Amino acid sequence: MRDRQAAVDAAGVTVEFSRGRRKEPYRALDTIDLEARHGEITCLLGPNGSGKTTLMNVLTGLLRPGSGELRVLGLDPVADRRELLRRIALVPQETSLYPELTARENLEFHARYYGLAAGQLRVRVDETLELVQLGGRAGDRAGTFSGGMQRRLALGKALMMKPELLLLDEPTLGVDVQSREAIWTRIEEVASEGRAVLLTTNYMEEAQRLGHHITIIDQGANVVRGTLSELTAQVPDVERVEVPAVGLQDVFLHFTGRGLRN
Ligand SMILES: Nc1ncnc2c1ncn2[C@@H]1O[C@H](COP(=O)(O)OP(=O)(O)OP(=O)(O)O)[C@@H](O)[C@H]1O
Repeated sequence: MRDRQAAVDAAGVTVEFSRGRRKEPYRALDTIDLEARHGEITCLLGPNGSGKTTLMNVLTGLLRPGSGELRVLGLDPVADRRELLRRIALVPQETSLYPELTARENLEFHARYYGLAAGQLRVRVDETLELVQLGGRAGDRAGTFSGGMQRRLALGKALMMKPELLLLDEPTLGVDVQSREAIWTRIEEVASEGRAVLLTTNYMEEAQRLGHHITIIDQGANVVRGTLSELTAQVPDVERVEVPAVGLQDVFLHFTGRGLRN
């Protein structure tokens, strides 16, 4: 039975892109089912081009599905988009920071845009800078930041307004292990506060570490859904890839430490 309280409740969602008058439209999503619950992290996995970003665009009301049922926080993402965008936050693959503004100015601009009262603004921005471990670089321009710092600032921007649903499109793409650990910890905190997180990733260890629920799609269609143990139970022993008890990540962190780099 589907969970009526789920933050994301999608059933049979289909999206087609037109390819001109002479060609059949391209079906990027084909009757997709997806659920993301409050207090949990749901990981959406799929090979390149499987439709993950298209699905994110549907959830934020940027794309209207051709068919299917969809509720995000109980709302219709297209019809109720204004309200939805006040209650969710999306961190896209390309971080949407202003490179000429400092880290602090980026957050202040965002907070003002979302109507945070002036009295709360300073405190909230300071808290957020500390949360993503950028307090010491608050006055530096975002354009001078490394990839990992930019990702942390983009995450901070999303977390600052305390969204009920956090959507992350490949949150740790190209960042070092230290920043990745910091980002993972923040994401886990969001879920432990009872909010919902839905993230796409191509990193299996990310889904393995974070995902309470995992949904795998391929060529726009559902392949399998469940908890990690439900999914691994479906793979025969002979197909299992052996993983050493101490992994390379442990070696890397042992020798380079957990301290964040610039
Ligand atoms: N606006 C568009 N017009 C036509 N086709 C599109 C459009 N947007 C996406 N597609 C196609 O839909 C399919 C799904 O693309 P999408 O970007 O959602 O995949 P993805 O799973 O996010 O891939 P990646 O892992 O590479 O980010 C691809 O074949 C893509 O070329």
